[in-house]
Amino acid sequence: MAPKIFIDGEHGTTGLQIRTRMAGRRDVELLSIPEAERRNAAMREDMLNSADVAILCLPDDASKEAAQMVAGNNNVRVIDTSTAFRVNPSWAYGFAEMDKQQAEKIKAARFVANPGCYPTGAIGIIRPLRAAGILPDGYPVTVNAVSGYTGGGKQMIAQIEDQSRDDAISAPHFLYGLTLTHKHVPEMKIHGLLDRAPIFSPSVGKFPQGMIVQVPLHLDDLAEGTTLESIHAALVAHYAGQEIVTVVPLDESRKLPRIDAVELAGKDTMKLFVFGTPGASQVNLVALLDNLGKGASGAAVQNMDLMLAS
Ligand SMILES: NC(=O)C1=CN([C@@H]2O[C@H](COP(=O)(O)OP(=O)(O)OC[C@H]3O[C@@H](n4cnc5c(N)ncnc54)[C@H](OP(=O)(O)O)[C@@H]3O)[C@@H](O)[C@H]2O)C=CC1
Ligand SMILES: CC(=O)N[C@@H](CCC(=O)OP(=O)(O)O)C(=O)O
Repeated sequence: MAPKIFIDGEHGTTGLQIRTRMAGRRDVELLSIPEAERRNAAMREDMLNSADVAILCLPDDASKEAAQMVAGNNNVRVIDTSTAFRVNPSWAYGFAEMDKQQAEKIKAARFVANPGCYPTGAIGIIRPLRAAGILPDGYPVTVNAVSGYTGGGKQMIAQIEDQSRDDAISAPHFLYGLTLTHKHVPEMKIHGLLDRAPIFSPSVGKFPQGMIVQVPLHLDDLAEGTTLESIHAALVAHYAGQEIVTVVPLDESRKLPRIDAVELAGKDTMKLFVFGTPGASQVNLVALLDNLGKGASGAAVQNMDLMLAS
C-alpha cells in the first residue's frame, strides 16, 4: 500500500508547492481536506493521525499544535516547515547535505525540522568551513541576503501583488529584520556550528521566487594559509558525492559579470560560488537557491523521500 501523506497547510504557499511536486506520483497517497475546512481542528487532527508522514506547512504556533496532535501516535512521522523545531535537539535537522551523516539521521527520524530558506544558504556555506577548521572561533560572520517575495507567504504575496491594499508594498527591493533579531539567527548559529551569532541582514526583491545569500570573509582572519582556492577546495570536498548542492568551478565563476537571484527559481538545487581576486585578501561566498525550492518545499519532498526510503 502506498504511504499516506497529509500536508497540513496544503493551501498555503509552501503547501501548494509541495502538492505541485507530488502531482502525478503514484508511490504515495495524498490525504487532503477542502480549502474551506483548512482551519477545522477536528478534521486536521483526524487527517494528521491517518497519515504515515504529515508535512506541516503552517505558522509556528499552528505547527506546535499539530505536532501535539500526533505526539502520542508513533505511526505518524512529521516534517515541519516552520521555525518551531529547528533548534530542538529531538528533531532531526532536514538539510541532508550539511554533513555526511545527516541523510541517515533524516531517514531514521520520526520528527524532521525542514530548514529555513536563508539558513539553507548560510549554513551551506558556513558549516563546511567550520568543520574543516577554516573559520575560527570568534569570527564575526555576516550574512546578507535577498529573497523572492513568496518567502513572506500569502500575506506578503498579497501586499506586493495587490497594490490597491492599504498595506501594499511598492518598493522594488527593501531591507527588513532591521533589529538584527530575525528568527533564523539561532538556526544559522547552531547548525552553522558558530560560537557567535552572525549579523543577518535579509531583504526582499520584487520577484516571486529566488534567493541570494552572501557571506563575505577576510582571509587574513581565517586559519593560517587559507586562500580563495583552498576555501573552494574545502567546499568541493564537503559536497562530493551528491547532486543537489553544487560548487561552481572557479574558472566558471571568474567569468561571471553578475549573479541573477531568480536563476534557480523552480529548481530544488543550490549552487555555491567563491568570488574574489586570486591573491587578494577577501572572498565573498554566495549561495543561490529558490526560497521555495531547496529553501522550503523542494527540501520537504526530499526529506519525505528519505524518510520513505528507510
Ligand atoms: N514561503 C517560504 O518561502 C517559506 C516558508 N516557510 C515556512 O512554512 C510555513 C508556511 O509558510 P507559507 O506557506 O509561506 O505561509 P502561508 O501563509 O502562505 O500559508 C500558511 C497556511 O497555513 C494556514 N494556517 C494558518 N494558521 C492555521 C491554523 N491555526 N490551522 C490550520 N491552518 C492554518 C493558512 O491558512 P489561512 O489562509 O487561513 O491563513 C495557510 O493556508 C511557515 O512556518 C513558514 O515560516 C519555510 C521556508 C520558506
Ligand atoms: C521574505 C520573508 O519574509 N521571508 C521570511 C522567511 C521565510 C519563511 O517564512 O520561512 P521560515 O519558516 O524559514 O522562516 C522571513 O523573513 O520571515
